Amino acid sequence: MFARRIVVVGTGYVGLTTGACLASLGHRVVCSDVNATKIEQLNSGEVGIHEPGLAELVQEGIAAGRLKFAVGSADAVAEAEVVFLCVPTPMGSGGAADLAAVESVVREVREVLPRGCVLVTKSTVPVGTAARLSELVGRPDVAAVSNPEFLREGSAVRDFLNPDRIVVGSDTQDAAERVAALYARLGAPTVLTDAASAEMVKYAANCFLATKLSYVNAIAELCERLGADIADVTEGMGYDRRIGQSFLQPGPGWGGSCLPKDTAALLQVAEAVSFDFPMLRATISANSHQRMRMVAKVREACGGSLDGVRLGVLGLTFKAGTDDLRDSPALEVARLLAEEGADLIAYDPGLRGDEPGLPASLTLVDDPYLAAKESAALVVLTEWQEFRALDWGRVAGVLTGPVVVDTRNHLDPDVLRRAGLSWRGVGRTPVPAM
Ligand SMILES: NC(=O)c1ccc[n+]([C@@H]2O[C@H](COP(=O)([O-])OP(=O)(O)OC[C@H]3O[C@@H](n4cnc5c(N)ncnc54)[C@H](O)[C@@H]3O)[C@@H](O)[C@H]2O)c1
Ligand SMILES: O=c1ccn([C@@H]2O[C@H](COP(=O)(O)OP(=O)(O)O[C@H]3O[C@H](CO)[C@@H](O)[C@H](O)[C@H]3O)[C@@H](O)[C@H]2O)c(=O)[nH]1
Repeated sequence: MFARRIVVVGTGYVGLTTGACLASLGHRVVCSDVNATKIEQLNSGEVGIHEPGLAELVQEGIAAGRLKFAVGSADAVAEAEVVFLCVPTPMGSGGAADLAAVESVVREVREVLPRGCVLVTKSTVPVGTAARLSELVGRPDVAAVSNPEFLREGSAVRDFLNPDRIVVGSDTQDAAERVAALYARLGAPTVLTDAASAEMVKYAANCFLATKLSYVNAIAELCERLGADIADVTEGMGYDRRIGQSFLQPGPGWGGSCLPKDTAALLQVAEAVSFDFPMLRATISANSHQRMRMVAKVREACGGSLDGVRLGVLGLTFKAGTDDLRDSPALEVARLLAEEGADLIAYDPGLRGDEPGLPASLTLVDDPYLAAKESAALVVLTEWQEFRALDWGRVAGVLTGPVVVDTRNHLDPDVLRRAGLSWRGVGRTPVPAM
């Protein structure tokens, strides 16, 4: 294997994982960022995000001399053979992906990229972006390549090093092959395409996953109305290998930093080419409905009104195993509960307590029993493993109302029943207290 000189621009979940993992594969990597404080911390081996194994890989990379960090990108790219763009592409106006950060990096580096360098977008970008960036760079010796990333937060390192597939697309095949070769040691199936198809794979995959979840959440609602049990239904569906067991867990709706913005962006792209996409619109609107439905469940469990009601909340991050609150359905449900007048006492093992943007009527505590104390009901919004192991007898002792609303079907209703608590989940028959 040839070790390559690589620059990764952006040191967030994707960029830092990419940089540290590529260094662990033997490449020489410089990770650059506009955030000087972040770079200072990284230089001393400190990783500010919660990703299992990432801090260790960063420290190993630094110690081996294969991983370095830099503020700004122009100097960093001076000797690069491959430059990965891993900067944010947030939801912009009308739902479109905002490419300002991507374009600003390209403007910053275009004149200083070494001859024959490959410019790779790992950020999620709309179809046509590689072609647009090629024009923006304006140099025939620099090829643009799309190499979408499929890692999940909370398992970023594991996903990066054990990918289901690697997708690399370019209108310059030789450049695509050079990028694919960086991953050769992973032995993953590799799909080589043109640039537009690689860009499309990312949106098609994320929107498919979102649609799968909206579908499951709708089936769960139907189960409630018809007296079926969603856990049995998804188990029965999932054994069909064409469906698969994963991504079938109902919840308060799907969220995070990717699925919401990527569904909105594909819808916007479709509209731009006059393609009506009612299926994707329904996927998105079903997700808003799901959040409202969880609020209605809590309201009903509390006797019809939430005004002045104290609620304990377990979990605010968009899923377990991350500290990320971006587009969190849990946080959105908490906001909606607060809007109806509830006072929220929340506990989340992933949060430190200094996170901005929490509702004013929400108090974050560092102990789940404090969240339950004197609350009229306990609402589980994120599926942290440790919630299962709580002393439910102790929880029952401090709650003023014996009700748990479990929007993730995460707890064992039988354990709660024996502890004297009633359980209400999603798509399953409620279980009254013993
Ligand atoms: N988070 C995920 O799970 C995930 C997975 C696959 C793909 N993606 C995509 O990857 C991209 C990055 O996502 P993320 O979650 O890693 O973002 P992030 O917000 O965690 O990190 C982005 C980093 O880029 C830096 N940055 C911003 N502008 C910059 C600039 N002009 N120059 C240098 N650095 C700059 C920021 O300071 C930050 O450190 C997005 O397009 C996203 O859709 C994300
Ligand atoms: O059975 C399930 C699985 C997930 N979720 C929810 O769906 C959302 C997204 O979860 P997940 O996909 O695990 O999170 P991300 O880390 O955002 O990863 C998604 O978005 C990334 C960014 O594009 C992609 O790289 C990944 O492949 C894609 O899974 C979260 O709110 C989860 O709680 C469910 O409700 N039920």
